[in-house]
Amino acid sequence: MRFLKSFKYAFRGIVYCINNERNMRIHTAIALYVFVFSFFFHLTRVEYAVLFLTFALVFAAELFNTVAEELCDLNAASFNPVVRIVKDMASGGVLVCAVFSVTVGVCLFWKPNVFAQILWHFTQHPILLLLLPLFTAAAVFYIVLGPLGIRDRLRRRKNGNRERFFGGTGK
Ligand SMILES: Nc1ncnc2c1ncn2[C@@H]1O[C@H](COP(=O)(O)OP(=O)(O)OP(=O)(O)O)[C@@H](O)[C@H]1O
Repeated sequence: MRFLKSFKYAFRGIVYCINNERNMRIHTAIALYVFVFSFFFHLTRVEYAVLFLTFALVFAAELFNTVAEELCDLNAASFNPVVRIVKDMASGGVLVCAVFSVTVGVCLFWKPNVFAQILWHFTQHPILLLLLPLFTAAAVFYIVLGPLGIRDRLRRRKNGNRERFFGGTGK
């Protein structure tokens, strides 16, 4: 039971980071796109292992960066040189992982013939041409507003519609 609870707490930490850190949402959205498009590249098991390891590294770096930021903000409302260097190093850690993940991406996916195949695939399946901008718009909303921001907007819109319909007395 304790074991299952530790999963719950860990999951809560990940959700908090996604809800509060735009960079984490950027990482997760990019990872989803990369994963979906990776099917065009027929990667080997080892290449997929490298890809997942890279995702894990970037997500973990962002989580630890958020830990550092939260701890620093707990104790330093005003300027503090130690807080400054701790925060700088934590975000430096994320930058290192992000830069090297781009390098990994180039190594795995720099195959111009596959790019041409993807383009061809999209022209052959117009539904994909429709879905791509829809998913991209959803990804932009997810990144900019976050899950909580989207939920609040939907709630506000729902309440607004109810008020319009019931003349402002609906509960
Ligand atoms: N209390 C502080 N004292 C000194 N410097 C600070 C303090 N808070 C922030 N800084 C400096 O400002 C930079 C930005 O800090 P901030 O807390 O805004 O993080 P951030 O870069 O916005 O992180 P993220 O975008 O990941 O949330 C830090 O890297 C640090 O150099």
